[in-house]
Amino acid sequence: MTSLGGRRRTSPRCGRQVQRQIIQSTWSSLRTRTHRAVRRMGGGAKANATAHAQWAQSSGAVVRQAIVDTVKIALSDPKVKSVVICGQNGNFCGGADIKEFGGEMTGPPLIPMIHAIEAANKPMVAAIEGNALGGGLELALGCHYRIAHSKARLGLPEVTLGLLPAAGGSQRLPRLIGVPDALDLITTGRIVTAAEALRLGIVDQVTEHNTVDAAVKFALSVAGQPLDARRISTFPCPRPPDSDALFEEAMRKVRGSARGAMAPVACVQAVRAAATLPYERGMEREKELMATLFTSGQARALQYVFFAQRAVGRWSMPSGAGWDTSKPRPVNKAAVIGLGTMGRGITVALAQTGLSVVAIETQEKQLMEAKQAVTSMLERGAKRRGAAPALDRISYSRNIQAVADVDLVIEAVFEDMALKLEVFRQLSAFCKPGTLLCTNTSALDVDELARGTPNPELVVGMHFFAPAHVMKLLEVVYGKRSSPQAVATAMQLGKKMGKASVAVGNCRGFVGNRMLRLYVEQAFFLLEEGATPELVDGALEEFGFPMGVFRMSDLSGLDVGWRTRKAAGQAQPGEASGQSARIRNGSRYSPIGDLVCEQGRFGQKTGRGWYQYDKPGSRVARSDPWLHSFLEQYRARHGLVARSIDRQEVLERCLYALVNEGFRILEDGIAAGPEDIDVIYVFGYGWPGHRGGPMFYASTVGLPKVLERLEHYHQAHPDVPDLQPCGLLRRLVASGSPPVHRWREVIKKLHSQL
Ligand SMILES: CCCCCCCCCCCCC[C@H](O)CC(=O)SCCNC(=O)CCNC(=O)[C@H](O)C(C)(C)COP(=O)(O)OP(=O)(O)OC[C@H]1O[C@@H](n2cnc3c(N)ncnc32)[C@H](O)[C@@H]1OP(=O)(O)O
Repeated sequence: MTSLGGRRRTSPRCGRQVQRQIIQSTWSSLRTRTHRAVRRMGGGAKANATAHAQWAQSSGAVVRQAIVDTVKIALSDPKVKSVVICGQNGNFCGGADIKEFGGEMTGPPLIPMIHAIEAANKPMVAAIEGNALGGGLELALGCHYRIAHSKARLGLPEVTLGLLPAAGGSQRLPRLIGVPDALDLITTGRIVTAAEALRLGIVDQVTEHNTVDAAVKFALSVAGQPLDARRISTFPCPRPPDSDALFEEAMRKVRGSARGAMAPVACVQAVRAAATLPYERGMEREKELMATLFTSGQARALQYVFFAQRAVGRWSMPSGAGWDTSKPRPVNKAAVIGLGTMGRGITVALAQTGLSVVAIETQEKQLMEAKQAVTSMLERGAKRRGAAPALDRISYSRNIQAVADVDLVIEAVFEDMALKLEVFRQLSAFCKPGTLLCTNTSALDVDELARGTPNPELVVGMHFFAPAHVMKLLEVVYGKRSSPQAVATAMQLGKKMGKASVAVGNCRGFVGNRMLRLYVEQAFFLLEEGATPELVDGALEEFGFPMGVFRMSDLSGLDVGWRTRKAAGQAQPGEASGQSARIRNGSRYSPIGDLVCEQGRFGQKTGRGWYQYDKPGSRVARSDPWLHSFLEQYRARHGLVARSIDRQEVLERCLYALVNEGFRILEDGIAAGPEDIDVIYVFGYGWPGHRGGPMFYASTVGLPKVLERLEHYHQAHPDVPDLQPCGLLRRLVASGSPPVHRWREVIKKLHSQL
């Protein structure tokens, strides 16, 4: 008996041997061992060499080579009856190394490798632990059998990277599980649990025990059996009778949800090829479609977002403290104060993360309403996930003293500084020493709140986005005195909650809302100059936003911004129609939003806003003649002559103003790098991922062009100082417009000179 696997296996029952190729798919940490093992193989490997290999980072080619070599040896060794392919350290394989895509691809190509596995005349069994994603799942689909651990996660997330499963995934999956389910998985990139994979027919068996042992046992049991019926590429693709309608519906859905994104469309086309063409021709189509995506700007943007999401986890503060030097405190129990919309969502998100939560609301009626709402949110979520609702993790109280034993509090009361200060004063009195005090504010000054407590180092902002249990973004706002440990704790909690958590400095609006103000302001100015909400929204939606600025503010409520402007002293009663209506602090101001609010038009909830709705709460926006004549009267009153505005101007004015503020934020050190801003915009503000976030987008437009357009618009509107190009933008252009991943160097240099 010879063994090619690291750990030799023999079946106690039959004593036949199973060959195991270990694909080590955990990323960087095990690379050294990988290389050593591979060198061993390369150096005249004997049949009993261990074949560790890593399929990720820069060694994708190395792993493919190792698989090809080892499979060849296994298939030619008569003593080997079956082969089990597994990963190492609890992971099967996360897919192709995305970084390899940027350069010259070397090593054996994936598709022939998978074909050779499928064509093997010995049973090939995939033992799936951890992740089998993308190319990893495609490899498993090339095997004749798949055994998964109950905690395994499987999926084809290529679409989220602007690609499609192009190692046969788009052709094999529909043949295996049918067109509707394959379309769902491939066009959304949704990852499924082992239980769902079993139900869908992706895997043959799920085990609670050692997956490799289970796979070995299984492989021995099927050794010698015919394999013809196990080769997925030979299956006819089950074609539903109404397949034309099905594909049209799928196309309509992807076009509607990811405006302008190419990959979801290509995914539908590839699955359609699986359903209508013989396998070989389907593979040609898959390749053709992939070739278009592979070099596209959209794929580059989405892959940038993937790495940016990971980069923001390596946060730092201006003091130099950061993720690598700050140890988070353990958080097992948390309290939420204030159970309005945000507080309820935060309570649900915390409970779903597995924490014990004390939910506090001082009024009995509100507390009971909140309890009911939280319960039904948890039940709905649990139903969707097929899990039990985490109801018993939450206790409800009217008494703020219930915070006594919690590790962290998230205050989510009304946006009013005096009220928040009072809550923080009480929290400081009742919490045990060391409890972290977090405020869920979207705009208030975290430093001012911290100053009102005896331990300002324990205060941080946790800016959630509504609905807090759904939205993926969390801004963790550090104040001047927040300790790195407090920031580390909030960041770690955010990560546990599944949020893209970004550490940012304290300033008005933090990062997201500070930039948004400029975008909305330009949209108002455009209305004054002759645009309509329909024109502005049309341009932004064509760009890829799910909703334009006016439809979005109708959804979130026009009164929210109005309240903020009033609090900032910008929108005084009666002022909107007065003489100085269009000037604030010497700069141009548009009171249009204030005037619309004065009419009681708060958007969808009142049935009227920038658009009209059939009834309050209805979602379908229709053009409103009242609004158009209001705009005409407004212009006439202020002596403004409407001019023709095109979509290009709408995009340049709204987006470049926002980007310019992003540069100011980098210059001020409020965000550490462009990735932080881009993650905030993609995950919190609907910026289309295939455009990579505002800062990445600016780099693709070209910084000199952005600078030139800002200069142009600033000249045309000298009363809008925000359009003046930021110094950092000028500096980047002067230093040759380096690619976005090198901006941090320029920013660092800039800060070191200040
Ligand atoms: C003219 C042109 C012709 C074109 C024709 C070309 C044809 C080419 C044929 C190609 C065939 C296609 C093959 C296949 O279909 C394509 C793919 O497989 S694409 C990849 C699909 N996989 C994924 O999307 C999974 C991505 N990864 C994850 O979801 C997660 O990382 C994980 C696997 C679930 C693990 O999560 P965590 O444990 O939380 O760890 P991290 O996420 O923090 O990751 C750790 C570390 O690893 C890096 N990393 C992760 N995945 C990849 C990857 N696929 N490639 C490269 N690097 C990866 C990640 O960035 C982290 O590193 P750090 O950033 O911290 O340095």
